[in-house]
Amino acid sequence: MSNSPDDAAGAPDEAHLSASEKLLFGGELAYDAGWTQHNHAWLKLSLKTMALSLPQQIAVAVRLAHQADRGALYTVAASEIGRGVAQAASLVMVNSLLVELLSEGAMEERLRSAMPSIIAVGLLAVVGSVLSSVSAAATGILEPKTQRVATERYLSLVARVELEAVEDDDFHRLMDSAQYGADSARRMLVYCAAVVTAAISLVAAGGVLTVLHWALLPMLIAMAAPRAWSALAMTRHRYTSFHRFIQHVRASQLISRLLIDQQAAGEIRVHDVGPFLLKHFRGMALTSEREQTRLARIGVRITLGADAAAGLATLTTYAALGLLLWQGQMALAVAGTAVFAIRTGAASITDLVGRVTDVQGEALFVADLETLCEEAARRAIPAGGRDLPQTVEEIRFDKVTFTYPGADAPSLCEVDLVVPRGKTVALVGRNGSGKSTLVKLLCGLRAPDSGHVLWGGVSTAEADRAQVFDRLAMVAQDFYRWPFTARVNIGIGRPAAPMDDAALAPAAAYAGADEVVASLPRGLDTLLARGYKGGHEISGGMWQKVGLCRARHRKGQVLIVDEPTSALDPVAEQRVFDQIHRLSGEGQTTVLITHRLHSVRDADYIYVLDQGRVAEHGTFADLMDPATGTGAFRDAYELQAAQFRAPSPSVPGQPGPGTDVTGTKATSDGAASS
Ligand SMILES: Nc1ncnc2c1ncn2[C@@H]1O[C@H](COP(=O)(O)OP(=O)(O)OP(=O)(O)O)[C@@H](O)[C@H]1O
Repeated sequence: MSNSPDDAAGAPDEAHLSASEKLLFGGELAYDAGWTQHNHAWLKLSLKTMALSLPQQIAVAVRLAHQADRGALYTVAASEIGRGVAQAASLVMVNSLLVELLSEGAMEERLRSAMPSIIAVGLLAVVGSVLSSVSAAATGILEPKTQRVATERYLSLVARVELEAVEDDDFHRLMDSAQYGADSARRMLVYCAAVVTAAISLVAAGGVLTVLHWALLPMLIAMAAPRAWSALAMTRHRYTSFHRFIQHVRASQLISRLLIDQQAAGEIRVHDVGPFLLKHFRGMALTSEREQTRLARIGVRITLGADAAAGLATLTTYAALGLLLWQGQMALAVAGTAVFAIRTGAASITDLVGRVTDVQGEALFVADLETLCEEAARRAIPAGGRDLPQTVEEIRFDKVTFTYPGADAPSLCEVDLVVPRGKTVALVGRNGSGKSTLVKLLCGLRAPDSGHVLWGGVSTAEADRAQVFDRLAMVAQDFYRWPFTARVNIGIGRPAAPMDDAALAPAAAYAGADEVVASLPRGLDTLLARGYKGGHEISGGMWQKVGLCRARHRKGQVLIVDEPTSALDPVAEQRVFDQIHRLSGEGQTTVLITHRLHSVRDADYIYVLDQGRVAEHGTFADLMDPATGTGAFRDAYELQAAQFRAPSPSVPGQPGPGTDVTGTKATSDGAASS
């Protein structure tokens, strides 16, 4: 058996991998998640580190509980301290009870003089039970409140962080790990209460034993130490095993899910994949079984060893007590109290070790929660800033350069661009040319490394970002499909406004979302989430209509539409573009990103991006005119138009469908898709 934590934690441990895992996953199937870092951290903790960090960890849980419900926290603390004191007093009373009972004289007389101690012991037992119930009730109140306070705290902080933090893998890992922190804080409270009781009880037993005879305290430690060690060792082994075992469980669960997966069903049958997967499922299940057998064997060895050592220590202790009695160095009553105190103390030590281990396990996650909150506060979008002018006449990019963290090359380089109020500006360019990145900077979701994004002369780096967001309505390429009703999916464009039918009707008529709603079984109240009762799935094109409708409902001064029609049929697509251009006539400022070059004919201005730079810009006429355009846009446009006109891509001599300068391909209906 290995006792080395490093060894026990095991870097990917080849010996424990099944052949199935090696074949199917190329190694162990481990999550790339934040909490997995604790596998090693916990096991590397020495007893000293555990003891030193304990007060700090308890302080975190207590602080959260204090915020949640001060009264309940004080009640738990008072009752747990009261319980410990009652146990201590009970030990003292047992001593005087035994002294009275074992003294010289008639039994009746001895009983009478012992009566106050008997009553006191009884009363203390009642007080202990009552305090235990009070503590349990107060903990029951405190637990959910603490969890809520901890959850609300981190969620509210995380919801305000910069987009850069959300897209940062390290921050993501921290979020992933910290989400368990609220649950851990809740459990930690119960464990902390148990630690307090066990500690007071232990101090009481130790104190009583020291008073009775100096040699009894070391004897107590000798008796309890093996059991405490075995509790700790077993907890560590179980923890290590859990993480080793969970890899196999996860792998076999994945296989069982695949066997009943809808998408895989056809291939499983046609290619006869079923028996192959079942064979490997069995391989992994057998590995899990072996791991559990190994753990059971370790458990037997540890328990046997600890019990033997504890038994020997007990024998020595009682022999020593007998010797002290025999030599007249200890009265019988004192020996009786000593036995009682030793038993109480031994139980307290085992309890204390178990609960401290529990606290430590949970504390790692609570510490993550704390780190996340600090990190989220540090990376929050600053509140306040410079006011934007009442009317923003233009949004201007002034020599803007931006590189994503960790990227080798900039995604935007020295970009100059103007979006005048009430105009439609189209952004076109190949895949990866920087269009979506430009929009993120325009929205203030990212800050330029150099240069400025100016809203009416105010840089987004200094502006009150809430005011920037307030003026924006956006349908991003990957706009969110909320797993809520159609009503909320539209109304969430303006979450604070009413979401009744009348409020949503004008926006619903936009882009044909009203037709989508009419086709739903419960209209606006249809749940747009598959897998739930009453949940309904709509097509990608229908979702796009809902997304456009949501942006319309927001009534932002600047509308940003990123590939708004990629999933729409030709009729719906034409309708959307017509509406976008009509909006421009109504004074709406629009930034349109699209690969459908025919749809930007009516845009007031077109910017062609290439590798993060503005390759050319101008009106449609400018860009198409060989005298003014560089040809970048014109060539792409001609290519799309030619594909549209081509009778058949297979006709010899005709240009077949291929990738053009905008990174698009012609589809059978003539529309280009990325
Ligand atoms: N979050 C990110 N982290 C790192 N690099 C990114 C990130 N998002 C985009 N990029 C990179 O920035 C460059 C520009 O990407 P962007 O999404 O802005 O292009 P695009 O013109 O919108 O492309 P598409 O037409 O395919 O939507 C690409 O090289 C892309 O790989």
